[in-house]
Amino acid sequence: MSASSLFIGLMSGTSLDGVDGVLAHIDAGDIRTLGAAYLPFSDGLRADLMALQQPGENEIHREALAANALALRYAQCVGDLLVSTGRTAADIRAIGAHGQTIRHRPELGYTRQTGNPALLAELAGIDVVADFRSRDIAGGGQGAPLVPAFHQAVFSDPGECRVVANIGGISNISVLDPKGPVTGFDTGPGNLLMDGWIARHLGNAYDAAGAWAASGQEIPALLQRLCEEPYLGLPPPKSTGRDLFHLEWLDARLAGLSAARPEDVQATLAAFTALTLARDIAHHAASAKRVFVCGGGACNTHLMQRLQQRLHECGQTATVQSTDALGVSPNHVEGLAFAWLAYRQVNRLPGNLASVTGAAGARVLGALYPA
Ligand SMILES: Nc1ncnc2c1ncn2[C@@H]1O[C@H](COP(=O)(O)OP(=O)(O)OP(=O)(O)O)[C@@H](O)[C@H]1O
Ligand SMILES: CC(=O)N[C@H]1[C@@H]2OC[C@@H](O2)[C@@H](O)[C@@H]1O[C@H](C)C(=O)O
Repeated sequence: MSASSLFIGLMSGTSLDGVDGVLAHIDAGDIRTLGAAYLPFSDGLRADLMALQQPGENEIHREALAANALALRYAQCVGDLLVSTGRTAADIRAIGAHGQTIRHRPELGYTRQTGNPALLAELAGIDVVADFRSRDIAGGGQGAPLVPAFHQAVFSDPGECRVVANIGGISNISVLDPKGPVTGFDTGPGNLLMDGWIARHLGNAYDAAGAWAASGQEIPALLQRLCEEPYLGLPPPKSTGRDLFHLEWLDARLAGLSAARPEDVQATLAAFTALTLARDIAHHAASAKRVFVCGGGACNTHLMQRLQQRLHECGQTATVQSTDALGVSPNHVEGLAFAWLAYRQVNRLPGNLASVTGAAGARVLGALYPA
């Protein structure tokens, strides 16, 4: 196996839980996971990154310090991957490091993923590719979602229309229809409102298997208010994040419903994630027979059941499975995608799909920080 075919992908997404790392063998015809690692953020780093999601005092300085701390965490994840796979830094062609999104404003022409890739290159002794989204935005695109191109490369089938649904902090879908160009967009919240709500009421980081949501009853009036969010009715291309969806957004819609039991609100948030996904799948992928879920939401049994139920209510007969059914663990998909995007960058191949992001054309994504 050639050393130049080994790539590491590092993803820390909108859930702000930690970093997912994947070490993979990638060349033109072969994309294979060789190892994976997950490192949670310390409470301090998580709090610092969370605070940077909103404008605040002295944020340039705070961002620089958080970027350094994140680079250290990324480097630890790389170290864990090398040890667990028996590789050394010299074996790895490049790292694709997503960084942490702290602002995403494509309508204003910018997005920011913090993380100090220069420090990561220094610490890891491996070429680092970072800042994957800016070039797509410079080309008039949304800069997100980027994973549909990767989903096409690994999950598409010439004989079947498939949907890949990533349920992370935010949810996004890829429609892989052999009869047309790949499409995809962010559908709205994934887990981030449920995470925030259970943290506020029970102090848990997330609702394990959706058990708390399953103990509650959906509140139709609240669900309707949540569904009135204008973003949901916008046509693609579109992308979103914590800039729009956060607990204050939820609080504004809870006004006048203060008697609602917390578990009923959680049930409604799960219903909201499932319903928005189901509506978009039914509308944009009517002929899909299977929906493959990745991201942490695949571990939420209650949410997966609600998604299946809502799809049927929307007249969609597709069955819901995790990407395990296609041979890739749902927890590895995004890390593997950023390893693949690094492979594309060092080979000067485009990483975006204009049909998804709305960019003027195909672009080589990311900036290279040599080891
Ligand atoms: N066992 C579980 N039960 C329920 N939910 C889970 C479980 N494990 C993980 N999750 C959910 O998945 C989330 C993490 O998912 P993931 O790592 O895919 O998000 P992310 O990559 O940060 O987000 P994004 O894709 O939006 O960038 C957790 O915050 C939690 O809500
Ligand atoms: C700006 C940003 O970080 N967007 C993320 C986020 O998390 C999920 C969804 O919103 C998606 O658009 C994107 O991440 C994945 C990896 C993507 O670009 O495809």
